[in-house]
Parts: sequence; C-alpha cells; structure tokens
Amino acid sequence: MNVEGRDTAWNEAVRDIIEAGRRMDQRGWVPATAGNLSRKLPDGRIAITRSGGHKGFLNADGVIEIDAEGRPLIEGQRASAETLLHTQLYAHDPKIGAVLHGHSIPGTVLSLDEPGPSIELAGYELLKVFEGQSTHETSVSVPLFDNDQDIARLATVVASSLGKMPAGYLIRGHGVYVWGPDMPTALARLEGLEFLLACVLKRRKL
Ligand SMILES: CSC[C@@H](O)[C@@H](O)C(=O)COP(=O)(O)O
Ligand SMILES: [Zn+2]
Repeated sequence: MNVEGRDTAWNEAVRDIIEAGRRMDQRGWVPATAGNLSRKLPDGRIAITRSGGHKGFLNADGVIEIDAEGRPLIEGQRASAETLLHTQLYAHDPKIGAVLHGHSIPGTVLSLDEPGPSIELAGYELLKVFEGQSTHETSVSVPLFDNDQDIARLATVVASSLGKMPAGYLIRGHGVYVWGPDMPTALARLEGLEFLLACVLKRRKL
C-alpha cells in the first residue's frame, strides 16, 4: 500500500505499522480503538498511528509523521494520545526503531491485581526473546507504573526506568509498552511478553 508522493522508506514504515496492527488485532491485543504503534525511519523521521482509529484496520491514512517532540508535521492532524511514550523511547536510545503498545487481558488483569512495583518473570525459556537474555536461569523484572491520563506526567515517571527495562513495561489497568530495533523484533518481544504474562496469570489462578 504505497502513498503517492511518499518515498520508499516512508511506505515501508507504514506497511510495517499496518501489518503489526493486524497481527496485534488477531491476537486480541488492540480491542476497540486501543493500542498505538510507531516506527522510526533510518533518517530519523517518526511514523505513528493517528489517535482513535482501530489499529487492526489501519490504512496508510491512519499513519502520520511526527517530529522528535511528538508534534504532527501537518497541523491539525492528531497523533496518538500516547505519542510522548513513544518519542521518549526514541530520544533515549537511537537504536530503537519500533514501539508497540497493546491492551491484552493478561496485561490488564495482572497489572491491576499486582500491588507491587513490578512483575517478575523467572525460569522461562522464552525470556531469551528479550534484549541481553541468554538463559532461562534468570529473572526479568517488568516495571509497573500507575496509569495516568496526563501522558506527559506519566512519561516523567517512566523516564527514571529508561535503560533498565529489557522486556518493556506495564501501565496499571492499561497495557504494555514494548520496543525493538525494528518492527519484527518489537513484535517478537511483544509476543514473548504477552505469552509470559499469560503464564503468570494462569499460575496465579491455579
Ligand atoms: C480505547 S481507550 C484507549 C486509549 O485511551 C489509549 O490508551 C490507547 O491505547 C489508544 O489511544 P490512541 O490515541 O488511539 O493512540
Ligand atoms: Zn493505551
């Protein structure tokens, strides 16, 4: 799905976002209009989903360009309400090339029921999908931040953990944020994290 007048790199980023949105929808991670997706281009441009649409039925018009501070390049366009949570990751680490946010049932339920500041994932083979992990004989901590409708304020809370979150993070009663150097890696990490959260939830119910 090429946008007329846009270059190949832009069209590839849009295609990545549309396909990832479909995948997340197939897995039940973007109900209603939940979730947002972004991709950084090699030249630094950032493509992100518009606010409000269904992320499983995106088309090229559902993806817009923002600057590094999260401002849409075209005035009047409305980028994701959670744009600042994406741009802070790109600003923190230039190696990050894609950011995904979804609202799964395990992520929502676990994060609401867990009173502590994190969810610990230990002993799972699938931990190896996360950056820097090479064995199941380890524990990875997924920070849990309280939800806040003021995204700028939430971003300042998340900021203190940047660089210390190999598996991404959870927002209480809300969902997960996961990222990677490219869209396939970000998707694999999201899939891994969702699988592990589902395992934790299942074990707590036993
Ligand atoms: C359907 S409510 C979900 C929103 O409040 C928000 O959390 C979300 O994930 C999607 O917001 P959006 O502005 O479309 O990127
Ligand atoms: Zn959300």
